[in-house]
Amino acid sequence: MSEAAQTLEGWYALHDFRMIDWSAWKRASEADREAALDELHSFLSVWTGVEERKEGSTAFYSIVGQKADFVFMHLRETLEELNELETAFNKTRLAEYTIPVYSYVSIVELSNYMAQPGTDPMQNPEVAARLKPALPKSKHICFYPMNKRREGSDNWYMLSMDERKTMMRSHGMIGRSYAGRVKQIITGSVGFDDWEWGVTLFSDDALTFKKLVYEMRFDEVSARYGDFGTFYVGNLLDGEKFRTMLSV
Ligand code: VOV
Repeated sequence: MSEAAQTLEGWYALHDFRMIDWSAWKRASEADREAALDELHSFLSVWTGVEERKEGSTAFYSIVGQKADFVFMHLRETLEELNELETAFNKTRLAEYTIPVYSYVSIVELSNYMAQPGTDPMQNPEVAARLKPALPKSKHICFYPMNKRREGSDNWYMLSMDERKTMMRSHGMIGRSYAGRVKQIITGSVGFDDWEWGVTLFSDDALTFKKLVYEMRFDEVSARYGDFGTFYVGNLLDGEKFRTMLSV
């Protein structure tokens, strides 16, 4: 049996993708639409408070294309909190005009492939900050789920720790060359959702997602062992931008 990688976990994550029911929204009265948007505003300020108290973080982005219209990415201390959050939103007026189209449950994860032997990573403030991150307010988001392949001679889970470490080092080097341009949040979802990881990228330049993901495709760990799900890409929202987006 190969040695399992050790993982460190931080906040639980829920990516909640919604579509707008435009016909219902247009049929609603002006007063109902206003009430729905006001209620969303109060949710957004509650979530800002959570972030200020460092008890979690929420990202709010539109999604381009027909897969969804917007996404909330919530990070919280427990799975119960995520559940409460989701249910509270489902009870809002705005939720009556949305259709849930996709969700992803995972937890912020760091693995020990790059760890310095003999050190306690939890004593490293950088590690602690990466496990419980304030999500960036970058202009763009990109999300997709992925697996490491387990097929015939291309089985990631049968490789030795050393082989995996070598490949992850090369992966990390490519990633690092995008430092300052892309922020990645890797969330583990084995046992939680249909894929093994969620990849969430943030950048002020959407084209950087394409460049980074393409460059990684040529790197062995992605070229040989990466299997990918559906990609979602979009633009930063806030209460005001959402109001504009929904104005009819
Ligand atoms: C800014 C880009 C960037 C950077 C710097 C970066 C670095 C690193 C490091 C140093 C490490 C290992 C230690 C840790 O931190 O866990 C990882 C780990 C991981 N990555 Fe990564 N990654 C990036 C970006 C990045 C992307 C774009 C993808 C998607 C791959 C693609 O082809 O589309 C990805 C995937 C992953 C995964 C699934 C893991 C966990 C693998 C496992 O088997 O456990 N990642 N990653």
